[in-house]
Amino acid sequence: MWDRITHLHPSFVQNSHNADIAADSYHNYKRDVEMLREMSLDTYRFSISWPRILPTGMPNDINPAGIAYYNNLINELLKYNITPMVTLYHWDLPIKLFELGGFANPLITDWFEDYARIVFQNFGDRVKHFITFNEPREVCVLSDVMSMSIGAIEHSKLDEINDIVNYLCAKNLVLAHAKAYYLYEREFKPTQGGQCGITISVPWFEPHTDTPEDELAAELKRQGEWGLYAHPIFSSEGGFPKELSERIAKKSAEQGYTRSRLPEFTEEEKAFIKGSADFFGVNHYTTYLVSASVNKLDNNPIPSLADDIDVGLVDPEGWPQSDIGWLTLAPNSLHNALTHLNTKYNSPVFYITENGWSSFPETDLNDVDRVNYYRASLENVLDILDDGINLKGYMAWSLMDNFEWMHGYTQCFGLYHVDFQDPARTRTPKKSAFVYKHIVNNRYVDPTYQPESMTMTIDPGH
Ligand SMILES: C[C@H]1O[C@@H](Oc2ccc([N+](=O)[O-])cc2)[C@H](O)[C@@H](O)[C@H]1O
Repeated sequence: MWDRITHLHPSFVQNSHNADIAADSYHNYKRDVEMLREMSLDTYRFSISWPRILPTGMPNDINPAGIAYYNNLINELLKYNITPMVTLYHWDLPIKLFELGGFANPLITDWFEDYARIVFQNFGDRVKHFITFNEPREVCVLSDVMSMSIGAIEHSKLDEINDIVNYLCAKNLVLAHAKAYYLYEREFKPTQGGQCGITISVPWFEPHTDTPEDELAAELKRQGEWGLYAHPIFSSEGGFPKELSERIAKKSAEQGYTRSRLPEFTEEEKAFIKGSADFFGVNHYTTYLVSASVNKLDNNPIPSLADDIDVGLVDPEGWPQSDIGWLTLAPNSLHNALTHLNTKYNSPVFYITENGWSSFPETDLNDVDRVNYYRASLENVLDILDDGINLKGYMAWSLMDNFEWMHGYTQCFGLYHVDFQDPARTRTPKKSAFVYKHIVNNRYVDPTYQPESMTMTIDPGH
């Protein structure tokens, strides 16, 4: 799908960058594992590309070179006692499935189950942590320019179907997740003994003021942004969040629809989905300030999730801001998000599967802003653990600079710099890699630590 986007719609991506070669982990995976060893890390989260192993999307046509690549990577990780954590869907759909409607087509639940079976069969003897989906919200919300995952449409048509398709995608995606989860539980877990969860993007939504109106606005935003996906799986009652469902049903009726634009789950589906995860993967980057009155969508004529929630976001003052636009360093951000999720969803097992800081392409390896971000975030992690929250792991985003969707190579999240002008895609550690290594290996954030040199070595035993 991303080959289609980058080659047919080059203006969608900054500087018309494409992902044909990207960081070239296909050829550089041994160096990638070496970088993990240099930092003495014990886990690597990466995704399997559905089109790379099933080019048509269907299980009758397996690409042996794709399977071999992931086998090589997994074996290289295990050789050095690094645990692979594998995501099945990180936003790249086989083009045929895109054309058949992608996540708007209810058959996606079967297609995804068939794909999941191939992944479990081929890699589950060695991979013990599977994540079905990365960030359902970003897959489903078309008005977000990053999302292109709903098939049979090119972005000129998005506005016309926004009223229905966000919610249709939410329902189909959550069902697809549950089908893959039970497939694993039924056919693979008894012999392979691993775990299967889902990763949801959970920014913290803070009320702009402490008025009840802003409190409600923040809660509605939480329900619309992550509750739509988390509530059916992790809440005690199951199904979509109640207040939001009622609001969408009421709005739909006012707008002349004969049924709610949010397709509710049947009672059977609700029961099937509830509890369908061994862990809750959290991608957390930032905090937004939510208002019931400021910066709302004025007279928005098009029904949509944004219009259904109908709240505004207020620019924070005094928080450091990253070059990517949506990312700030807010006090206590990760701790606030995890504390809320822990209470709301009955203390599940958590993994923080992404957390990191972006900068405009940097040649200066002295990435002070990223260092500050990781120091603050990892202090939050220690607070979360002190609170007794069942957080089992933390993964930085990202090991290295990479193709950052519609930003192309203009936004860099890496602990390692990648030279995208160099055919070898040489990787070089930034200052943040040294600081990160120091923190995670000492389990202590020393605000004064400075690397003695910018040369990485592998510590004995790694
Ligand atoms: C930088 C990484 O971001 C992840 O996606 C998002 C998107 C939006 C937010 N947000 O808070 O608004 C957070 C994370 C994505 O999973 C990864 O691929 C990178 O793009």
